[in-house]
Amino acid sequence: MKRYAIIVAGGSGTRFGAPVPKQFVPLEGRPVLMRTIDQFHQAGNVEILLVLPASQQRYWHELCRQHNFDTPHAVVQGGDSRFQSVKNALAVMHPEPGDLVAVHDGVRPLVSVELIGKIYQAAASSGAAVPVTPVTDSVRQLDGRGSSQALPRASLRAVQTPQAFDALQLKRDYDVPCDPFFTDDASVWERAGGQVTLVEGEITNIKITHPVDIVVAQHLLHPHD
Ligand SMILES: Nc1ccn([C@@H]2O[C@H](COP(=O)(O)OP(=O)(O)OP(=O)(O)O)[C@@H](O)[C@H]2O)c(=O)n1
Ligand SMILES: C[C@](O)(CO)[C@H](O)COP(=O)(O)O
Repeated sequence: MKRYAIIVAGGSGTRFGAPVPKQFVPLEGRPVLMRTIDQFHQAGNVEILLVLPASQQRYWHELCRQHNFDTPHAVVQGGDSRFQSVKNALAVMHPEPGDLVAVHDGVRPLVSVELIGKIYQAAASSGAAVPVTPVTDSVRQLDGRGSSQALPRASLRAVQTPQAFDALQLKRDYDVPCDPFFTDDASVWERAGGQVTLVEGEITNIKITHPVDIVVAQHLLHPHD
């Protein structure tokens, strides 16, 4: 059984607003993306595909040279949406029955090796596994006409990556047009009729989205600095 990891880093980081896309912002003195890739490498026995826009690939190779970064990975061309970036990576894979693929946001560098292992393991027995955490804020649903109503928080979960799947099935499931509903891979899997197993995620597995997140990430890694 082969284990693939698709690490998506095809976004432009609009909400982060830095001069360079947030996947290249320094964390512990090197681009965020290098820590993310190394976490999967340390999980062991994983073939890594990194998805990057064509316009950023030369820059990435230059960064790898500068930082002596030689963790094995292949680079795949990014798409216009996260969905399209994942689809591009699935298109270059040739999985066999029983192979697994995990899809992970390149901008979640604090994912632990333990969580990666747990997710592959759960996907091996159930077909699809997704890490979730309890929601800590109260949540309201807007009705689009100026009103809103409180939702029962205890029945909600926040969804993280990595999300892992039977690779052959996920490749088939992605053979559909993009839909704004597809904010992650589990939603594509379920649209095709699949079910997902929920696994306990990690509150430290944050997605670098706004500038404050990189400060939090640095502090989580080095609380005494
Ligand atoms: N066309 C895209 C868009 C997003 N992503 C990746 O999907 C993950 C989650 O997306 P997000 O946090 O929204 O990243 P950005 O699109 O870069 O951010 P923003 O929405 O603020 O522009 C990121 O690792 C991002 O690089 C991708 O591979 N291809
Ligand atoms: C995949 C994801 O990280 C799960 O929480 C999230 O849906 C990505 O959303 P984004 O708007 O592309 O950052």
